[in-house]
Amino acid sequence: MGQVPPNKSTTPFPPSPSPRPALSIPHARPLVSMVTGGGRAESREAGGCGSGSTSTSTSIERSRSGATYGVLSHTMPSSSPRSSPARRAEPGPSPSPTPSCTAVALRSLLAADLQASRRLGVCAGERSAWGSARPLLRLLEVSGHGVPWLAGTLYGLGRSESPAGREVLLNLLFALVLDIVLVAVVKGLVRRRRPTYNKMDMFVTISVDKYSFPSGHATRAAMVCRFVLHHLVLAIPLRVLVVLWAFIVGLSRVMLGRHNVTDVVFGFIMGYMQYSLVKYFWLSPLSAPTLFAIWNQ
Ligand SMILES: CC(C)=CCC/C(C)=C/CC/C(C)=C/CC/C(C)=C/COP(=O)(O)O
Repeated sequence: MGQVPPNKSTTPFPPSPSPRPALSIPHARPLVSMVTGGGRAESREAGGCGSGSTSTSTSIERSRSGATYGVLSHTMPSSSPRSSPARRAEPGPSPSPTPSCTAVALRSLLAADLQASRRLGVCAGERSAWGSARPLLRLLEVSGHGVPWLAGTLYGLGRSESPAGREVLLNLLFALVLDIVLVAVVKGLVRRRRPTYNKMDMFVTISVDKYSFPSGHATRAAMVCRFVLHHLVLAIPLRVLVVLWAFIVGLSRVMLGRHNVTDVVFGFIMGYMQYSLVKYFWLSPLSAPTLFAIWNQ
């Protein structure tokens, strides 16, 4: 028995869940139980990652509730002396390689991610546990959206009379556009679907926004947060508020059911690094004289 591919996607993420398990193996249990400590037997049976004595067939499975992905593992001897000739003559695919430790770790992370995200998605619908808080979280969604940030920056640019203020706003505009482009590229490459329980009632989206990795709100919030802290002189309570806002925007993505936790965590990291890019390519009258000459005309 060879490896049963969990899906045909070349991306590291599983596709939207099918109502039935990908593979039914009587003695297999989801990896989630291994993660939570309930699957010592399975773990041992699978020979552990990287051991080569057995060939292990692994498949990612979603539970019927759709809440978790686990890994089904079962083993077969790679060359058994007790095999009957008829059995030996059976044609079959070549033994699948034992999954690497990285693959096992990644699958465990994904399983834990899906489980945690489902639990945190308490505002995913009006009837969810915290459904009444959904309108408030949707307001937060707008506060971290690209359209108000772009519109506000353009408005500020039009009104600004100081060259220093214009320079900062021009760079913020560049940062916001860069963010939309980079997030679209990564979403298009990774193509991770949004959680199935997400209601597609999002405020203004573009085509790649059907994908969820990384969270565009998280990248924007982290990048804008760093940008504001570097370029605005703010009292400490306001600085704390800015950081809190960024964090809550990210958390609200999971609570609304828009994203899994890893989308948001990666989004924060990506947004943080995006600001470093903006700082590196900072537009100034020295680095981009033509742009500023046109602008100041
Ligand atoms: C406002 C002005 C002057 C121009 C707007 C131009 C425009 C339509 C830009 C696109 C902005 C946009 C739709 C960004 C995407 C924001 C979004 C829905 C991100 C997805 O976030 P996620 O956290 O769900 O990944």
